[in-house]
Amino acid sequence: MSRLELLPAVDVRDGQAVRLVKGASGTETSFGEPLAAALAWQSAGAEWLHLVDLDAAFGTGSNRELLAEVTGRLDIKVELSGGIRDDESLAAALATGCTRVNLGTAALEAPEWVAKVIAEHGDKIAVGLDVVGTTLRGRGWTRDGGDLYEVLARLDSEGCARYVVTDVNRDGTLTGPNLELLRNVCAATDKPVVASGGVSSLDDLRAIATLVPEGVEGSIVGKALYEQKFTLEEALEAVSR
Ligand SMILES: O=C(O)c1ccccc1N[C@@H]1O[C@H](COP(=O)(O)O)[C@@H](O)[C@H]1O
Repeated sequence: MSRLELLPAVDVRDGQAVRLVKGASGTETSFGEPLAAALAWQSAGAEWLHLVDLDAAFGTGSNRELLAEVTGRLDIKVELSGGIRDDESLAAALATGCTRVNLGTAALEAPEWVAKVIAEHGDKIAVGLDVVGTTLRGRGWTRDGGDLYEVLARLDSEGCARYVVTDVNRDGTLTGPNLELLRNVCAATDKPVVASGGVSSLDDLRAIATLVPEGVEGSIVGKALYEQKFTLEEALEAVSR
């Protein structure tokens, strides 16, 4: 059986690595230079980085050059996210050499374009299903964007390769992952699921790892690492068995 992949997160706002609470603009805690954070996770053994342009997601600006620099300096796989909503932003994201991109708002507001890029780029495209209850959220998680299971069925029928499932109300709260949501999404799709939101402890990661047979492939880890609830080395060890 595969082990759970871990994706430390570097979310960038105004050039700084930050963590938000429930994705709300204005709740930022800064953790310094994004490149330093990314290199630290790589040195600690990360195989993946989840790298987010929050300004692009919120529509308040762009950290595109900085994210391209960070991606270019890493040897590990990068999942790039935030503000990838059209041909131009997708081309720029893919040109960084990232392993895959994660689309959020576009999957809700530009379904035809998303179907096209899924057909063109296959598993280089993941879709972020960012939910409150079973309602999807877009535009920096500020706007409702439809029903989770309806959108999932549509994306599945278009061949979407992978989903990044975030419980918005758990994100940045250290209150534990929404295992029921993950189970329900895995039951609704055969495609791999990356869990996001709420991880606070090694036991949370072990609990997510029990869902690998159901289809959970990985877990994003953010605040718990930055607030030193555990080290990345400990997390990798915890999910290695
Ligand atoms: O990661 C966050 O904390 C976050 C908070 C608020 C909005 C977005 C956030 N993250 C990532 O951005 C994409 C969505 O970006 P877009 O809608 O495609 O522009 C989302 O899936 C998260 O990966």
